[in-house]
Amino acid sequence: MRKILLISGKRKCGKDFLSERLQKRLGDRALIVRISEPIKTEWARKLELNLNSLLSDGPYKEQYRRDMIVWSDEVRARDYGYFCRMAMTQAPLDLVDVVIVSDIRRTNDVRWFRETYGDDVVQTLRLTSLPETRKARGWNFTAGVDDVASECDLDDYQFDCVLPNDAEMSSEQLIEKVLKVFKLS
Ligand SMILES: Nc1ncnc2c1ncn2[C@@H]1O[C@H](COP(=O)(O)OP(=O)(O)OP(=O)(O)O)[C@@H](O)[C@H]1O
Repeated sequence: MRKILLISGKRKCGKDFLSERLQKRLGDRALIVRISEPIKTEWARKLELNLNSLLSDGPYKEQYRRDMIVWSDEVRARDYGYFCRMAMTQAPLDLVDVVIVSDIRRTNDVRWFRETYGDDVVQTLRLTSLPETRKARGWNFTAGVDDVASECDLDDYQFDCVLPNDAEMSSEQLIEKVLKVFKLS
């Protein structure tokens, strides 16, 4: 593994979209790691314990996303690298040059990657999209989701590169820019 590209951005700014296009472009040389995967897996396991209350109680069900944030924050408070470590441990890192982490949300996520793999390997990209672009992609402001640390912790972080993902730039141009800036091709 030569490089780890950490991708951050608000909901519906296109993190997954860019990660998948980038991975396709790089082919076998790259893989995508999602920190949310071990979070969702563990949460689902937890939910089975509470499945009855989840099924019988409407509000409990609707709180799913918020509850998952609260719970994962509790785990992070004890061990900030917990989910990053799990996600990376499950990935076949030896087989690729580039690891694309598609959902960086915390300063502590970046900290963990830098401490574990070093500043020469880890690079950071912030994607931005206008609120109207995000709305057109299905985003609606949700209290407890859009105004908490999981969404705002990296707002003031100094990324290696910040790129807009709105209609002005085609997805092909965006990919070319990322490949060039991070010297991936
Ligand atoms: N440049 C683009 N051109 C066309 N469609 C795009 C572009 N960027 C994003 N989209 C679309 O917008 C939607 C939201 O993008 P995506 O799921 O990648 O966002 P995200 O940042 O990963 O969101 P979340 O944080 O909620 O998971 C998807 O349907 C995606 O295909």
